[in-house]
Amino acid sequence: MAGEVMANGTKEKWDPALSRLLNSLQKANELPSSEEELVFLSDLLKSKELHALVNVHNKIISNGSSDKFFPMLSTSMHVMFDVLEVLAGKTHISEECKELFHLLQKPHVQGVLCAHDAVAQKDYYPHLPEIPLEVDEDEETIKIVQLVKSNEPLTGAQSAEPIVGATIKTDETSGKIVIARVMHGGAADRSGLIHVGDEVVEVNNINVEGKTPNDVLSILQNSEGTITFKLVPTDGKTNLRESKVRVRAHFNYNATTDPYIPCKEAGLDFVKGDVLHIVSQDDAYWWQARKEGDRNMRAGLIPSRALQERRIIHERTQMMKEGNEVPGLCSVSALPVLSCSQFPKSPRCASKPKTKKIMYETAENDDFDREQIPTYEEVAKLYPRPGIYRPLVLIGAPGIGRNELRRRLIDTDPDKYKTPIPYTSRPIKPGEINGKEYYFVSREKMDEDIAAGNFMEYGEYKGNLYGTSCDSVKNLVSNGYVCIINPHYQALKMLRTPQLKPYIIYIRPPPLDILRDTRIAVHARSTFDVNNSRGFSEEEFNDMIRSSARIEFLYEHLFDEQIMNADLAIAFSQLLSAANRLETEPLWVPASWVQ
Ligand SMILES: Nc1ncnc2c1ncn2[C@@H]1O[C@H](COP(=O)(O)OP(=O)(O)OP(=O)(O)O)[C@@H](O)[C@H]1O
Repeated sequence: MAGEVMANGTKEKWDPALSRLLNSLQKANELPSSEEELVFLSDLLKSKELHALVNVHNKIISNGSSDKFFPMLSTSMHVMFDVLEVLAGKTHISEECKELFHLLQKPHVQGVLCAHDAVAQKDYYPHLPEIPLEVDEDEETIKIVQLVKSNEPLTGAQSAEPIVGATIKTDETSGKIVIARVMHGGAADRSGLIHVGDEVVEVNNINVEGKTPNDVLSILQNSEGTITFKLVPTDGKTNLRESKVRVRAHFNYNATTDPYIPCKEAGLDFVKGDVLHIVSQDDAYWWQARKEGDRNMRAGLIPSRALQERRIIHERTQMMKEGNEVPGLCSVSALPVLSCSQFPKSPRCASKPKTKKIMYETAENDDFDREQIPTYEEVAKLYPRPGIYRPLVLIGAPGIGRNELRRRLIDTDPDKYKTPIPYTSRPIKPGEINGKEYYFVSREKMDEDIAAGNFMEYGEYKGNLYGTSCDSVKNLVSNGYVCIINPHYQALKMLRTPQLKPYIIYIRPPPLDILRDTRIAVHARSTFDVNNSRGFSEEEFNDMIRSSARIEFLYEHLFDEQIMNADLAIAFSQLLSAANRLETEPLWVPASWVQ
């Protein structure tokens, strides 16, 4: 049956190698295999699917060796991402830019490019495990590694001298000097020859048996140029493959002031809000990371999530034991009347006098909002989607200027920026139109919807309920508007969902004197006054600062951006750029939103 077999009744040209295998299998009765195994193998070799796969494979191989087809490049995926970055800020230039930008994000286009790269890189050969060499058990393998001395760390537990991008320690059981950690991207890692657990036998021909890590460090310190290590490789090879995890840091970190870091020179400093690429989580306490976008190849040490959580809990317990106030957790009495928030007006009724409503009756007890201890949040990039805009959410202390900023943004383009129309159980007045300034509904219906959790915020004023529903935000988004809202900060918990993907901007107060001066200069009206008939009092300015401190403590980890509202024109221009950025740039969001 040379080269031909019957498959499903059709006579097809069969791959000769497959046919030979099948032939030899039929002659293999003497093999010590069960009937069942032989039938299975024979069926597999005859199957159409395998035949098709082998054909595709053969075609790729034969085309790959022909001069007619050769790849122009083997990293088209990288090029595509570069093009996307460039296009992201330029989609407004022309329709073609916009179309290309959206086309390149389509999964099938990306799939084709990915397959192209795999073929170009000849990444279709099966990866078989290496065949173990016969090793004489008594013979110890030694490897000799030469590295050029640089300013990268190789340190012991105590002192530190930057040398090759690895740390050493004394192994607790054997007492030998071993490699404790290899920094991603450092010289040791790049050499591919030094692994965690390798035993250091000699450094520059000096035997290190019985020496301490510090002794080894002084040998290194005194050597110039090339350093030669004689190492006994560890049995279990550690996998130094880079992870792809990106996180946003919710705390500041400074390695030089951290008494516990095993090697200060290897530490990576960062501040709140930085996005970090976590390249290794092999160590339960010390992760290795690079700052996103940082071209520095070597990774640095940062505390792991578990370690940082422990530290924060420890710090808080200490503070409480010492009778100190933990910021934001014990200061309820110091707050301004949190339950007082001006009810969100529709922009169309901006000229009406403001009304004070009681919102969030539970607001004074928001100490439990900080359910988890914010350390790192896993993030991923979200590309702007045509016609679907993330809602803009302005958060801040009462009176800080959120209504003013929202109103100004809507005024720039009322057909684009919209704020949801609130609901009320108040009876409709003559001249009012349902759905214009309010949706008028019965008290029973509103009670029901509040109980069902359909309102992101609500409150009662003079016996009537007022509230903004989550659905009205969703409707604006799905109708292609940029929804802008300035809810009470407690609404963040309901709003920050993968469905709504809000962009949260915190409106921060300037220092007290500037807050006071800027407001007095323009005779700003106090939002704490029911009639809006007077300026802010000194106590109210103080309340704004106190309330802001509390909001920051409780919710800072949820803010995408902060704008200080000192000079109104500057604050507004920052808001406008944020709104434009949202439409054009890929931005970091919780990783779960893009999965
Ligand atoms: N940067 C600023 N400089 C001067 N006045 C300002 C500034 N920002 C806001 N104001 C004024 O302060 C007053 C209160 O602002 P606004 O009504 O926007 O506060 P709010 O944050 O919406 O308050 P609330 O949440 O209590 O409703 C308004 O008269 C507004 O014009």
